[in-house]
Amino acid sequence: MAVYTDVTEPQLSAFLADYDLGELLSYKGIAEGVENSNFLLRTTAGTFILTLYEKRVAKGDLPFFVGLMRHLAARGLSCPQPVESRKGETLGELAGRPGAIFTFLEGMWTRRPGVAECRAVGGALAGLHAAAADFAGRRPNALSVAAWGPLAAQCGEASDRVEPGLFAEIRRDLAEIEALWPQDLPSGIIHADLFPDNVFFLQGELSGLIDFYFACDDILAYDLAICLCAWCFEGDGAFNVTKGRAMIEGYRARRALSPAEIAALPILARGAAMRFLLTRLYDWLTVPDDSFVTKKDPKEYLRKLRFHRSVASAADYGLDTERA
Ligand SMILES: Nc1ncnc2c1ncn2[C@@H]1O[C@H](COP(=O)(O)OP(=O)(O)OP(=O)(O)O)[C@@H](O)[C@H]1O
Ligand SMILES: N[C@@H](CCO)C(=O)O
Repeated sequence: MAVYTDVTEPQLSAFLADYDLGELLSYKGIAEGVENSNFLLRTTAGTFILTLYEKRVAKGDLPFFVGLMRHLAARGLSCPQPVESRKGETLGELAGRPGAIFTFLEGMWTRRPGVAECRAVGGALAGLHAAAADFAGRRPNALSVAAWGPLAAQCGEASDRVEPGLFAEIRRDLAEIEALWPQDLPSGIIHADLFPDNVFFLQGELSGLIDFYFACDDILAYDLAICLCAWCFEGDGAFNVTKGRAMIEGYRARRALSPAEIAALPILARGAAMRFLLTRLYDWLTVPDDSFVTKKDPKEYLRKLRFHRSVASAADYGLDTERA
C-alpha cells in the first residue's frame, strides 16, 4: 500500500484550518499507488484527496504538476484540481512532507481494459497533448533515453538474478535504441505514465485522468507508445492488435500523426518498454522484500520489449497503413 507518512487527526485538522473546507468528518489512507501517500478526506464540504509527496517527487517540481493540472482543467480535460487555501496557496506542509488537497474524481480504473477503453484513452491522450500545448511550464524528462544507460548500470550484473543473461540483453538493446532514437519528432508536455490505474471510467465513459507526477517534456508519440505498452497486451503476453488499432484511431481522431511519427512508433514502443523494465528492475533489486510496497514485475516489460524488438512497422500495432 502507499501510505508512507502517518497523519494524526490533530495534524490534519490543523492543516485544514487554513482551508475553507468545513470540519473534518473522516480520513483514511488509500492503499493504491506506489509513489506518494494518499488519503481520502471527508469534510462537511465534501470528499477530497490529500496527497503527501514522498521522496521520489522533487519539491521544486510541484508547482509544475499543480499548474499543469489547473491548465488542463481550464481547457476542459477532467483531472483532479488542487484546492486553494484561504491564502490562495495550493501547496502546504503536513507531517513534515509537502502536501496538497485535490478535488475527488469520480470513477474507477479498469482492471481489464477492452477495445472501447483503449480507443477512449487514445482520444484522451491526444486531448491532453493538445490542451497542454500552450502550457508555459517546462520539465525535462528525467527518465528519458539519456537516463536509461545510467539506470541499467545501477542495476548491473544483479539484473541476472531476475533472469540469466538479462544485463547483457539490456545493454545490447539499449545500444540499438539509443542509436535509433528519433531526434526531430514533435515534442510537448506528455503524461508519461498513463497506465490503466491512472485513467478513471464511470458508466462506460472515461471520467478523467490522474497522477501527473511523471509529466514532462518529451516526444508526443512516445506517450502513445507508453499507452500501447500499458494497455494493449493480454495477460498471456500477446499484443492485441485490435486494441492497438482502436487506441491509435482514438488518438488520430484528435491529433494527426505525421508519417515520421508513425514510422517511429516501433522504436518509441521499444524505448517505452525499456523505461518501465528498468524502473521496475531497479525497484525489484533495491526495495526490500519486507517493504509494504508491492513491487511490479520487471519481466512483464521484458516480454513487451522482446515483442517490440520483433516489430517490423507500425502496421504491427494495428495502424491502418492505407490511411497512414
Ligand atoms: N483526485 C482523486 N480522486 C479520486 N481518487 C484519487 C484521486 N487521486 C488519487 N486517487 C486514488 O488514489 C490512488 C493512488 O493515486 P496515485 O496513482 O496518484 O498515487 P501514486 O502513489 O502517485 O501512484 P503511482 O504508483 O501510480 O505513481 C488512485 O488509484 C486512486 O484510487
Ligand atoms: N506505471 C508504473 C509504476 C508507477 O509509475 C509501472 O507500472 O511500472
